[in-house]
Amino acid sequence: MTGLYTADQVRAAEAVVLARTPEGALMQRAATGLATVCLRLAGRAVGLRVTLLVGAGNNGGDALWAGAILARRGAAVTALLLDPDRAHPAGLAALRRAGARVVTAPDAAGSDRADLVLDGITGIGGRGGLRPTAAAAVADAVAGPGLLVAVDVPSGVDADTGAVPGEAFPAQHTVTFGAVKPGLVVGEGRGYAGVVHLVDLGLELGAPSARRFGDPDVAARLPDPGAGDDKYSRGVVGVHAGSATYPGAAVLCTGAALRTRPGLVRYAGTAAEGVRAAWPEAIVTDGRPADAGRVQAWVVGPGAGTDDEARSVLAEVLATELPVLVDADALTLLAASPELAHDRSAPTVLTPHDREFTRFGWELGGDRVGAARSAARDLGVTVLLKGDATVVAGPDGTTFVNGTGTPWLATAGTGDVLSGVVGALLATGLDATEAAAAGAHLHGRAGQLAAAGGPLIASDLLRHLPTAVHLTTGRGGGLGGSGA
Ligand SMILES: NC(=O)C1=CN([C@@H]2O[C@H](COP(=O)(O)OP(=O)(O)OC[C@H]3O[C@@H](n4cnc5c(N)ncnc54)[C@H](O)[C@@H]3O)[C@@H](O)[C@H]2O)[C@@H](O)CC1
Ligand SMILES: [K+]
Repeated sequence: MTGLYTADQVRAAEAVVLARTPEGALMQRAATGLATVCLRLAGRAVGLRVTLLVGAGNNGGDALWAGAILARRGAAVTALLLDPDRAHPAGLAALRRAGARVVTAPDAAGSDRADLVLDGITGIGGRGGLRPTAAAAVADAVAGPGLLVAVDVPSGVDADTGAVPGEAFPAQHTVTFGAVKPGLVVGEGRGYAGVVHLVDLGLELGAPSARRFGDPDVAARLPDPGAGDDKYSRGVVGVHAGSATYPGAAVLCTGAALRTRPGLVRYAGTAAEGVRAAWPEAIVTDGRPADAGRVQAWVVGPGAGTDDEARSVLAEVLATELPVLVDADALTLLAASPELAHDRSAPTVLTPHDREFTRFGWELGGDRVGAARSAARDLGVTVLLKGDATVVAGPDGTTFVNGTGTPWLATAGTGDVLSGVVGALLATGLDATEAAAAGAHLHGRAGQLAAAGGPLIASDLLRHLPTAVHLTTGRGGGLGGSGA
């Protein structure tokens, strides 16, 4: 599990260490870690051509100290000072002592022949997009041949939210200090951070602002069947999805539920015939949810329409004391009647994409974590906001940012698969917010496995769900086993 910490949280933890260590010691730790990663990425020091883009704060200080280390190891280092009067004095002195060049004219920075460009313009103290001179220096670096490495945070990216309000440094690697900041893994910022390397500063960090599951975290939440288990004890999920004319969503959603937990899946709806043909393992009725038999969680909505009948099914399911996942058409209905989700005794999970999200009247700016959190609080539900990095927020503020997936998942039917996966996890009794986060992780991993063979279609995900986390954790058993 990776904890994500905001700039304020990192500063508070840094203050404790700063108070009990000699001046500059923390920056030395940061710069040494940064130089070490740079040397690993470049594969050599002697003759390495390095350009430093140096801003006015401590982020520039890190770059200068790391540049001094690289210069002492034989690299040819040029530092471009974007705010010469305010460049970190001790870092600048160290760089000069190490024999590096210091310039103030952007065209003397050497970006056109650099092997490595270090972005030390702004870190967690940056506000807004890059100012014009910095933006021009970044454009030169991007046009040049060098590997683009951001110091702590790509300049121009909001460390807390991932918002990119203007120009920013498009890093191939980001070397971040003390803790991973949310802006490196969510929203637009994720696309600017590249590969994130964490340098440990020995900070004592409290509870993170958000979390990201790894494969072992998800595997640990998928209990293997015990000797005393039967199909009923392992979680029974009900699916209401699809229609007689369009059974696809029902087939995908039911298949995903089957492939996630091989307990029992019940289907109720007008796509019964299609579901029965595709999945003989499911128990199928063409009636309403009440006719389906006992379940421990419901998935409602994918491809199910928005007519009066669909609305009455949604109301029926939300009136139960069971966890309910609301997706797709059911989100459209719920956005028009949000009171249906109020005062439920059991968890409700909403899985909107951006358009479905804004239908509820919730605003969606550059801060996707903040938006999902306030929506979850507003309605007292868990919100899984789909995206490049899916965000999951619970009604109590618990937040996850997903770290798996591939752009190939942006194709028809993958949302129906996600609903089936999360619904099945809800039926196992997993906490609703964790079920949503674990489901997003599994879905993304399955997508990565499926995309390894080229472009994927949603059905491909079903084949890969059983091994999605077990391949990397080495744990056998738990998932899958039934179905085609
Ligand atoms: N506190 C510490 O001892 C440590 C801090 N560290 C580094 O210090 C950084 C934070 O340093 P600071 O608080 O000095 O802040 P930054 O260096 O991140 O940025 C603040 C400076 O950048 C300027 N600035 C803000 N927005 C700008 C923009 N859009 N375009 C151009 N310039 C802009 C400000 O005027 C200010 O001078 C961290 O990100 C990290 O790199 C690390 O060395 C670890 C230890
Ligand atoms: K930076």
